Amino acid sequence: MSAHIGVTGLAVMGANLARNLARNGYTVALHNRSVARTDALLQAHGGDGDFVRTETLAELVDSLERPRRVLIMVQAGAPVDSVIADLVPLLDEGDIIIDGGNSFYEETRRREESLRAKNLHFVGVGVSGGEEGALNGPSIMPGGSKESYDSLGPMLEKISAKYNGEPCCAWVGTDGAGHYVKMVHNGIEYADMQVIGEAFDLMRSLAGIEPREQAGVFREWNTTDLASYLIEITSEVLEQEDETTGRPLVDVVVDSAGQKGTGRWTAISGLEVGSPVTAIAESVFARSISSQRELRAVTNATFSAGVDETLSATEKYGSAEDRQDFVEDVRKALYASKLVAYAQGLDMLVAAGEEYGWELDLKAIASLWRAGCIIRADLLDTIMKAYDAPRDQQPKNLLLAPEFNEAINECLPAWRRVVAAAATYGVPAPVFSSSLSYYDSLRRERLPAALTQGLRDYFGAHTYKRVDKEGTFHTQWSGDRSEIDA
Ligand SMILES: NC(=O)C1=CN([C@@H]2O[C@H](COP(=O)(O)OP(=O)(O)OC[C@H]3O[C@@H](n4cnc5c(N)ncnc54)[C@H](OP(=O)(O)O)[C@@H]3O)[C@@H](O)[C@H]2O)C=CC1
Ligand SMILES: O=C(CO)[C@H](O)[C@H](O)COP(=O)(O)O
Repeated sequence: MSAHIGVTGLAVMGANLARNLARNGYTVALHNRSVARTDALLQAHGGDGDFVRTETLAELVDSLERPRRVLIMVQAGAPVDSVIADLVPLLDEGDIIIDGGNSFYEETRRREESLRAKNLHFVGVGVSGGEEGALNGPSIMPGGSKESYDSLGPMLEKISAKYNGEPCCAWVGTDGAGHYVKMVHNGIEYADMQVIGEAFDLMRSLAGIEPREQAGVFREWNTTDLASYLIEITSEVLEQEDETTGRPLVDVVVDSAGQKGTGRWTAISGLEVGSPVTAIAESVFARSISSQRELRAVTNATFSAGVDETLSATEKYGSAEDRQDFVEDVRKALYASKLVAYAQGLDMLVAAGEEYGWELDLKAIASLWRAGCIIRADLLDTIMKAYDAPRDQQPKNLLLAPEFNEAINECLPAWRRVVAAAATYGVPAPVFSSSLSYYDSLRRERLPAALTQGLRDYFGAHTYKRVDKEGTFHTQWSGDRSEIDA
């Protein structure tokens, strides 16, 4: 029996994707560097469908129908290159290597170019949804050649998540486009989680609402325009009790957030393509600060907040009613900041599309994120509607779409109050506040960048433009300070 597809790398994601493929009627050849993982999968879930057990990559390749499709699900980075190097001599023209891990898009571009020269297809595929999504239907963002999608697309669409019956899988663009879109998805995921964390911290620190009670608040919020997977699971994490101590789990977990790289890459790429992804970058930095535990131990004992930190929640917010108002303010600040994160992520997709020659369709990308992935949220339907127009008629920024502009206006007073309260009482809210600054920066008619230009011209003769005439100018700062054409 020839297998339809081979999967190499059977850890969390590979094993569950293999099972998903098998459950959908495909015969799946299995391979893992250490055979024990292959056998463990077969023993536990061999009944899911038709599997072919293999011990070597040569056996894996031999078991496949043509064109061969090999899905690599190993750790991102050097292991992917190593598996590709082992696979290439075993494959023939037209065969397809698929990398479904979180690979860096520049590496995907390099790998695609080098394999294209060998007449092999290389498809970088963004997969989101974690363990559960991989098994029951992830959001899938494939790149690579359009031709390879003709062969691969039906299979990927079949195993993907469905939203109102539509697959959350579509070809997004050539070479590294799939991994780029997944990277931006993860950047938004970082910001989304950070704003949830900021809301939690503010409600606890300023209004005295403890984790178990907050679980109810988040559950309630999940019935509003914030409805999303991350809000839903926040209530579950917050109500989880630690078995050993009986305390909320969130109080016994070390407050250092890990990161595997995709958020950092998003921030770096934002800088490279000139797209100000401040919410995403601040979220990455927030994880970095959280990991500076030694420094934090010293500064915690040394730095003062400059305010009376012994004030109780009641002293800060008065009556329970005031605290209810504060909770509603925080909800609005969270929603507005979340919109900024999406707006920035989508903006950077446009900038990257221009940089790398990808025709990224924002409406289609929003549709892929509606189910199966970590950032799935009700608001993605509205985002799709906002981009339901030819490119030249689409809003230049998500926040300009009438429905979101209105929503931001509705949230603004609350957003400002929350950022002010955070600053007043010394609670860090880097994404709430930087998102508000981003909004205000876009909104302002004049920015202090004019002064920056003046300073650059003063110390480095970097020149400037004028608002009232064409040309490039320089003031002779060290001479008579007259202006000359530069
Ligand atoms: N976990 C998640 O929720 C998500 C993960 N991803 C991405 O999917 C990919 C797979 O993730 P995950 O399933 O968590 O697995 P891991 O990233 O933990 O990788 C483990 C797998 O890689 C294999 N491996 C490591 N080094 C090599 C090597 N040099 N040669 C061959 N095989 C090697 C391991 O084999 P062995 O068993 O022999 O050690 C094992 O099968 C990663 O890129 C990850 O970032 C994407 C979305 C969600
Ligand atoms: O891709 C994912 C979800 O979409 C993975 O879970 C990824 O590991 C998340 O990133 P990080 O580990 O840096 O938080």
